Amino acid sequence: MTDATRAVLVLEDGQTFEGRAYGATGETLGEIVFNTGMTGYQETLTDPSYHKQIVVMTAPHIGNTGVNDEDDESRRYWVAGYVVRDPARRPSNWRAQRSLDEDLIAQGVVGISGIDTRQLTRILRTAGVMRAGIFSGDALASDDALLARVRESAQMKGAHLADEVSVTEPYEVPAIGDEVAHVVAVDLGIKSMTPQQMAQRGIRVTVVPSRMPAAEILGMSPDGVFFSNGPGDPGAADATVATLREVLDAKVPFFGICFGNQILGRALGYGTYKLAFGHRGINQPVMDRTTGKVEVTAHNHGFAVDAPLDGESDSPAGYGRVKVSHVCLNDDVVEGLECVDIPAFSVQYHPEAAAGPHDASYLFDRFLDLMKGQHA
Ligand SMILES: NC(=O)CC[C@H](N)C(=O)O
Repeated sequence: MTDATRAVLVLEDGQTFEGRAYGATGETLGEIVFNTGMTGYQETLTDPSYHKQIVVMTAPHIGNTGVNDEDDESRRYWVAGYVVRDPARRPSNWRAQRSLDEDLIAQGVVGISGIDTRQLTRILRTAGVMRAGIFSGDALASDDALLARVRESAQMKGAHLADEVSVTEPYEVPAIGDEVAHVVAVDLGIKSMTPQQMAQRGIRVTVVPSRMPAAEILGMSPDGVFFSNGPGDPGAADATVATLREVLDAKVPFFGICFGNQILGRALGYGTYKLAFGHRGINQPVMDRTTGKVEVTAHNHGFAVDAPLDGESDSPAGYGRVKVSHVCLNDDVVEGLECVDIPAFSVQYHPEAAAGPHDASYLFDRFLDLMKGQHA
């Protein structure tokens, strides 16, 4: 391989992988994580929760269906880097408008291909996720120099990132058909399918910046408030937790997804912790403990809420009784919270399902019911 096509992936623990430059060339640093989705790479690349993460795709062949203008989950690609085994040489799909390579280059995403992603995933599953770097072109240097670059890069633990991905100005997503409710959705890294799912149920959604004060949110007199998914460590999001407490105090119905679930957990007084390698994929089994039904669900989280699994516990922050409503059947991680005494609930996974199965879309109906119940 010539230096023009050579790329190196360096893990924080000193292991290196040789591959080919894929997408943009240069240097990128981030937390390396694996995603097990067999489909949905476009949704993954545009999910703001992947900000500052290098994503390894365990599906060996990536790019087959190209990219189109409809499947983006946000306004740009967010992944810090992209690791694949075997990129498609040409896309083949009636919806394809461009090749993935073209988009990765246009969006400046530094990637590497030709990597044994199975071996790499087994390393991350055993050792846990860690910092890493992809280097190609002018960024290539001695192994020691590259490892030093990785080891001086930022950790995900303690990272406050939601403000970096959030919009700076509010925007509206109109209800489809008759408007039955109005929700203020706080954009901590929101995916576009989320307001879309609400709009389909007649909800008008005002998406607002992550830093909007509670008084301004409540000043819009919404029927409900929503906190989105997003990147970073929920343990570093004190201001967002404080905002949510004011919303809960006002007894406005609340729904949160992923980061929003972690923020609700913290607002209720529980801790959050970092998982060894997290959940990222589109076929994770979750049990709804109210109905006993198992859903196959989309996930992207590296942190989780630490709340008592069984029965009802008293919110340490004084918000009454709380139930862990959903649990992951792979590892018993908390996947949902439901308040008994205030109108608030949340899930750690992705009912908006982009990419992923639609098993959990009933949660948007539950949010609507909660809002209607408040009016009854
Ligand atoms: N998708 C998300 O909202 C992720 C939440 C958080 N950044 C985590 O990794 O757990």
